[in-house]
Amino acid sequence: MQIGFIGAGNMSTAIIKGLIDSRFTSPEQVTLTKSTAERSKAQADQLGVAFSSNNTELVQQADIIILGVKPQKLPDVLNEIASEIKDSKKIVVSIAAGFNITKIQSFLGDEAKIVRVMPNMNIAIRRSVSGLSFSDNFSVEEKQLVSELFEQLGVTYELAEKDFVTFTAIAGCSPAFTAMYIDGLTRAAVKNGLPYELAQAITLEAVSGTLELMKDKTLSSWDLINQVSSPGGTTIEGVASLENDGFIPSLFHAVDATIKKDQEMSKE
Ligand SMILES: NC(=O)C1=CN([C@@H]2O[C@H](COP(=O)(O)OP(=O)(O)OC[C@H]3O[C@@H](n4cnc5c(N)ncnc54)[C@H](OP(=O)(O)O)[C@@H]3O)[C@@H](O)[C@H]2O)C=CC1
Ligand SMILES: O=C(O)[C@@H]1CCC=N1
Repeated sequence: MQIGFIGAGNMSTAIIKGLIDSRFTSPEQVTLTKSTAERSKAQADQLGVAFSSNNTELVQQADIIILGVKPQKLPDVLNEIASEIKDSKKIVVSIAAGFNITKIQSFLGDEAKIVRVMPNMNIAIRRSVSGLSFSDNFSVEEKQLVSELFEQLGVTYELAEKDFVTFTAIAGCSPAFTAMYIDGLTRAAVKNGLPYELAQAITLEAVSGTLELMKDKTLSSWDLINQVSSPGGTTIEGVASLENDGFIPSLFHAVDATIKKDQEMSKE
C-alpha cells in the first residue's frame, strides 16, 4: 500500500514520522509533495521517504492520498488531481477544516472515496484524538484500514459528519485553547511574583496531573471541583470568581465561533 502526502508541513510530517515509528508503514511506502519540487526533495530526504515532482504524479502512484495543504490551497490541489481520482478506487483523506465531504466531492466527483479526518497537534507525540467521517461508499475493510492508520497516532472516533465540526472545536482546535488557559494561569502567577519559567513548569505539572487523576479515577469535572473546594476555603473563592467572570460562557462562545467558521468555509 502506497501513501501519498500532498503538502508536508506540521501535520503531514507528524503523521509520516508517526507511521514510520510505529512500523505501520515503511519509508518506501511514503511519497510526498510540497509547493515546489526542490522543497519536496529537501523534506523527503530529511524524512527518508520519496517525493514526486508534482501532485498528479503522486496520485498516480498512491493508493491512499492524504491532503495536508492549508484549506486556502485545497481548491487548486483538488482541481489538479481530480482527473486521476475520478473512476479510481483511491482513498482520499482530507485533514482540512472547512471542507465537508460534499464540497470535496464537488471537485473530485460524487463517486470519490473521501474520508475527513480531524487530528490535533498532539499527533506529533502520537497522542492525537482524531475524528473520522467517511463518505458512504467505503467498504468495511477500507474503513478499517484508515482507522488503523490513525490509531497508530492516537485515539480515533468515527463520527457522523454533522458532528465533525463540533469534534474539530473540542479536539482539533482545543490544544490552542488549553495553551491559553495554561498561559493565563502562568502569567497570573508572574503578576504575583513567580518567575515565568517556574510558573509555567508548575502549571504544566498541575494540569497534566489533573488530567491523569480524572482519567485514572474516572472523575467527572464536578466531582473533582467539589473535592478540591474545601468548605469556606480558597478554591471556592476562585471557582466563584471564574463563574462570575463568565469562564464557562466564554468557552461556549469559543466553541460556537469555531463551528460557525468551519460551516461558513464549507459553504464558500
Ligand atoms: N495545525 C493544526 O493543529 C491542525 C491542522 N489541520 C489541518 O491540516 C492541514 C495542514 O495544516 P499544517 O500542517 O498546519 O499546515 P502547514 O502550513 O504546516 O503545511 C502545509 C503544507 O502544504 C504545502 N503546500 C502548499 N501548496 C501546495 C501545493 N500546491 N502542492 C503540494 N503541497 C503544497 C506546503 O509546502 P511549502 O512549505 O513548500 O509551502 C506545506 O508543506 C490544514 O488543512 C489544517 O486545517 C488539522 C488539524 C490540526
Ligand atoms: O485552525 C484550523 O483551522 C486548524 C483546524 C484544527 C486546528 N487547526
